[in-house]
Amino acid sequence: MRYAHEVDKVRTAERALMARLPEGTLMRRAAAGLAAVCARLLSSGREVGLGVYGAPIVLLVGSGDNGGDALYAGAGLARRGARVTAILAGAKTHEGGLAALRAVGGRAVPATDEAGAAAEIDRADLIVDGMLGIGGRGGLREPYASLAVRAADSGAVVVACDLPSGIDASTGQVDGPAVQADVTVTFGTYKPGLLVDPGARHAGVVELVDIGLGPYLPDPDVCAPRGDDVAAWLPRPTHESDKYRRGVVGVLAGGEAFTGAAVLAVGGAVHGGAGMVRFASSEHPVELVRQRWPEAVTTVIGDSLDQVGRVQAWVAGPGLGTDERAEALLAQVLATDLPVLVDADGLTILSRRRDLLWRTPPTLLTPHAGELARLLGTDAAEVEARRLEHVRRAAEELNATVLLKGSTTVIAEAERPVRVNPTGTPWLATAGTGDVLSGLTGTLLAGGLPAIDAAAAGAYLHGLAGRLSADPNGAGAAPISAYDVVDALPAAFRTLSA
Ligand SMILES: NC(=O)C1=CN([C@@H]2O[C@H](COP(=O)(O)OP(=O)(O)OC[C@H]3O[C@@H](n4cnc5c(N)ncnc54)[C@H](O)[C@@H]3O)[C@@H](O)[C@H]2O)[C@@H](O)CC1
Ligand SMILES: Nc1ncnc2c1ncn2[C@@H]1O[C@H](COP(=O)(O)OP(=O)(O)O)[C@@H](O)[C@H]1O
Ligand SMILES: [K+]
Repeated sequence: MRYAHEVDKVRTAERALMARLPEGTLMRRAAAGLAAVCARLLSSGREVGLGVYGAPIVLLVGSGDNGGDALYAGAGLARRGARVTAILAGAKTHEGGLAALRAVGGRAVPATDEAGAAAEIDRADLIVDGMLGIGGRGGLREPYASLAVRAADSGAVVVACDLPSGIDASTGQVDGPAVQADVTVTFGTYKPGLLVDPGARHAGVVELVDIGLGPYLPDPDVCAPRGDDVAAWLPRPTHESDKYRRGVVGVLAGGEAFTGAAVLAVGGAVHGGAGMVRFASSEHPVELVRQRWPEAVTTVIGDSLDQVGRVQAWVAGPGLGTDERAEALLAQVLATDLPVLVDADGLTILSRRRDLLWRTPPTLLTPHAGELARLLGTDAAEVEARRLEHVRRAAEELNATVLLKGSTTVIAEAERPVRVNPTGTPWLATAGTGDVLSGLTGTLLAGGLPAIDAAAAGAYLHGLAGRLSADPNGAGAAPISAYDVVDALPAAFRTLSA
């Protein structure tokens, strides 16, 4: 698991640790870690390849300690022969850092010398962004904003110090231009903004440098599971397993208008490891599901679920419609004492029937930004801009575990750190992939996973299946269909059993 803490918690922990150490120790640790990553990038051959000696390096230096880190790291690189120029962009500059750089032959130019600064940036092999760290507030002011744009256009490798300037450390919000980093070297703990879009998109590969903060950090605000976390949660069949013990998932999906959603959700469930999938719907979707998934046990229903047989969890909503019959069926599912995943049309129904959510067993909602906006009475752009805030609010207000889909999928449950999904690809943004996710995740619920683990494991495997189907051998990506994602699920599972 990668753990992330909001700014206030980082500051409190830093204060506690600093009180026990000689002054400047933390900054030296941070700078040493940053310099080591820069040296590795310069020497790797893959990124720049010329080594540290003689390499033209530019430091973009802001007025705070983030600039101090960059200056000390730059001094370390200059000591190894790099040609380091600091562009001083803040109203003041960290004095010790600047003196250290100058002492080993580094140069400094003020950002007010626009032509000089631009020329330095254009000839740099590597740029260290030390403009803003956790002290950044709101959109970048000048000259930071122009420097961020210039750095992005330069072709140099950009390494962000602690976090890319212009992203909000605690939320990932980006307001206007922000540094686009190839690598971010972050200190002590991850920051939520490095894991959640739009901030995460700006961070590139994130490397964590240990500065000894661990013992002083409280519970994280956000965490991102790794493959071994997911592997540990997944149920595996044993010699004692039978189809009932592995978990029977009920899928209530599809109607006369939308049939594909049902076929895809059942596909996600079948390939998600269900002992059995029971599919309940009207005649036409049942016919189609039978043709495509003979494994599923189907029941044609009217407006009651009585004939369906026992299940351990329900998936309700994909293609179900939003009329009175659909509402009555959803109400029946939510009246059971079983875990229920609600998606798509089911969520639209819930936005007018929030009372259905006042139940004790686990409820997992899987909205995209538009559906969540309807549930919360806001608009989708607001949700997209502040995904963490909205997913947390939804979990509190809706008495449910909430998985918010999109460019970074985030999962919230009351009083738990938000889980951020690290897999996925924008190629998943195609109709029907959400239905696959709901079938898959519902199966994990039926297999006995707690809602938050089922959601995190489902999102992880779904994102991996998306990547594997879009770009199976790393040779280049191609468009995928939702069916391709179903087909790639076994390969995604296999990566976790190695
Ligand atoms: N406190 C500590 O113990 C440590 C801090 N470290 C570094 O210190 C950083 C935090 O340093 P600071 O607290 O000095 O804060 P920053 O260096 O992140 O920025 C603070 C300065 O930026 C200005 N500013 C804020 N928002 C702006 C905007 N949108 N546009 C332009 N200017 C803006 C502020 O007025 C202030 O002068 C961390 O991110 C990390 O890099 C590391 O050295 C590790 C140890
Ligand atoms: N920009 C993106 N980057 C990565 N994944 C995305 C992006 N946009 C959407 N997705 C993923 O694609 C899937 C789309 O689901 P959804 O919006 O419910 O579509 P549908 O209802 O058509 O199935 C979700 O898993 C979501 O996380
Ligand atoms: K920075």
